[in-house]
Amino acid sequence: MGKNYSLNSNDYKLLEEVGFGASATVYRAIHLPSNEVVAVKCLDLERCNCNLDDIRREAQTMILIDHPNIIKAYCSFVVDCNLWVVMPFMDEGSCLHLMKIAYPEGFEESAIGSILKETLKALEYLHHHGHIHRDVKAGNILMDHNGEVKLADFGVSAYMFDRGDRQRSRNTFVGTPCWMAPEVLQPGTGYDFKADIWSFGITALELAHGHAPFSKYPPMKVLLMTLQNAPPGLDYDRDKRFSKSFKEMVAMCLVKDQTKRPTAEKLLKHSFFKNAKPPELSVKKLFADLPPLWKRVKDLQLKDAAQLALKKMPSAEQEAISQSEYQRGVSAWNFDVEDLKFQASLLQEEEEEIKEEEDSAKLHVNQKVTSSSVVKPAATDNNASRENLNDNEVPVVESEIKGKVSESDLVESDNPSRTGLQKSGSKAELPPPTDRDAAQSRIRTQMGKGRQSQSGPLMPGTVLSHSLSDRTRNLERYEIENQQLSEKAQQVRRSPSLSGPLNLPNRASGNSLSAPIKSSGGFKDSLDDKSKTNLVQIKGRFSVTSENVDLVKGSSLRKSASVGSWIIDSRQMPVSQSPKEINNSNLPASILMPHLQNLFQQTLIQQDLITNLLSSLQLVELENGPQNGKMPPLPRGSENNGSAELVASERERMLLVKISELQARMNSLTDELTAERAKYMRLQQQLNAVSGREENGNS
Ligand SMILES: Nc1ncnc2c1ncn2[C@@H]1O[C@H](COP(=O)(O)OP(=O)(O)OP(=O)(O)O)[C@@H](O)[C@H]1O
Repeated sequence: MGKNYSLNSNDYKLLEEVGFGASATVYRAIHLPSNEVVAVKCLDLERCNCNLDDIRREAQTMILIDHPNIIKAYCSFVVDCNLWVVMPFMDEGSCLHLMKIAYPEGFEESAIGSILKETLKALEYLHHHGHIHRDVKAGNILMDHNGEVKLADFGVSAYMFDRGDRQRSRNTFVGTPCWMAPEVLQPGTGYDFKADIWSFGITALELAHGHAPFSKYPPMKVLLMTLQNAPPGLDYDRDKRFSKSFKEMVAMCLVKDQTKRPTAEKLLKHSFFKNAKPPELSVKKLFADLPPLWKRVKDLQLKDAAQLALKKMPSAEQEAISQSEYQRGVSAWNFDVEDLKFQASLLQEEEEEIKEEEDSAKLHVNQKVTSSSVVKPAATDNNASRENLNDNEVPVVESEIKGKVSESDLVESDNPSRTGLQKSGSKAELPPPTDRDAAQSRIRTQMGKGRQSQSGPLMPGTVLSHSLSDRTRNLERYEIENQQLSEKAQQVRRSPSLSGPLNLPNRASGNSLSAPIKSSGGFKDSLDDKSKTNLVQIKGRFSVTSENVDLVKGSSLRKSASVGSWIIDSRQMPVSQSPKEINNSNLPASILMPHLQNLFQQTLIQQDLITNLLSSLQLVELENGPQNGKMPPLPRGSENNGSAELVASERERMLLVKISELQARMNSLTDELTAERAKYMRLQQQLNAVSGREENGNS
């Protein structure tokens, strides 16, 4: 436990919301006894769906972590259904947040170098102590006004993960898809701290471009792309503004074979980091002229809401919300492997039926979105309070920035009713919410009401509701109100469309609280086959047809069983027009040409086929003729001359029959060949005629 930080929620006054994630909301807060500004992360334990004692124990570990580049917890304690984690307040927020507000195209290289170097030092420390962070990303790299950089979101989740036998048995893997290493996406292969190096490489790209690679795709697609595509990287042409050394460093991290990735320790020796500037020189200047963090958070929320309101189409709304999850970098997309398998196995089945169901589910979700957050953003008292809170900005005073409490905060803190110092749960005693204590009352309301369980297949509506923003909280409330309808919708199994938001089966955990170090999913064997078949097969039932497979399927190429060479299946060729039709049509040569070329190609291939068949027939006959024809063996001795003559003539007769059969087959094949040749000649004439006409027309 931190030395001076009490375990009593009444000693903390929650101020503005400064961040939110999958399962937690983070507040700027005052530790009243010391007047120090701190951050309080309120983790919703019901959302986490995990054992309280475990979480408490793991939170204690977070307290033991001691590194200048890692956010340390001062203390943690449980308040009703929430775990409060008290930690230093990083007043410039996360890199992701900063990029969204002021650097949508990413940071300049010198800032990136400093940020990454500090992050890498944190990883080196964690790995050295046997921890894997598992959620390295710009959203978890925090900065303060001095340019200090700290990796956040480690403690609870990571240590839980280390001990996660329970989660292991759940056969799930957790993380934020775009940042997840290929081996993490293939439970059964096992992964280690090198997974963090991959995520670190992705984070480097995120800082360079303002977003992670593949971030525009839905999770299922990201999963497939990570497994199948070449690793992402900095492009030597497109990313001209970045140095060779930066590009090289990223490439070293993003190697699919985890054993070939460098350790954090080794990577720190790379020239890119050797030349990195101290963060106070390159990072500090990033925040110059920016409003305080809580103002930025509010602006961003309003911007998100406005963007959403602009989207009219139901699908677009869903896309946008799903998209914003990525853009916000929310973690803990919790893939239930079994469910993924099941969903994937349904990919090609009942597509029409599924589509109808999707449409109705979308409609349902859309109705909720429209009627709750977008159209009526301040539908409840709670929300009204939040609006008020946001509208009345707390003036920024130097003392707050430096970690001390402003005078106004102290004045308010004298009044326990205004500071929310009552024991939690005494909602009735609270005066009407004021701007300042709105956050606190909101927390208590959340604690009291008991959240809807998030376990089970997650429908888009549930995905929409998991963030803790105003908008999505409203959605969640609507979901509870419409639970019956939602449950009905949740019974509908939906295919994991590769072009839309994935139905995440379980979105329960807060930042990876339920992740195994090695899932027992056991994808590996079948995945190994994927190069052969272009089919991502994950243990039988999980059979995902990739785009590559579609290509192969769609192509008219197939393996010839008889001749052993690739042939074109004419049944799959474009339907060709007859010469007559070609003659009669006034189609231009540009349209006819492909048809004629196809026919030409077909003819050539058929010719080849016939020739091959003929030669292989002749060979076979020569080699196996006597045995296959079951001709009687020639007599050995001269004792049975009479019968020997009989046998010889019989044999001669059979040979003659065989020869005539072969001749007949050869004749028919030759006829076919001649016919094909004639057809080919005709087609060529047609082609010449059409080209001639075309040329005449043009001249
Ligand atoms: N100590 C802090 N000081 C300032 N802001 C913070 C602090 N800790 C977290 N935040 C802000 O709150 C956001 C969410 O916090 P955090 O990532 O810990 O929550 P989470 O539920 O675990 O989220 P995630 O979805 O990333 O797992 C961060 O992205 C950051 O912007």
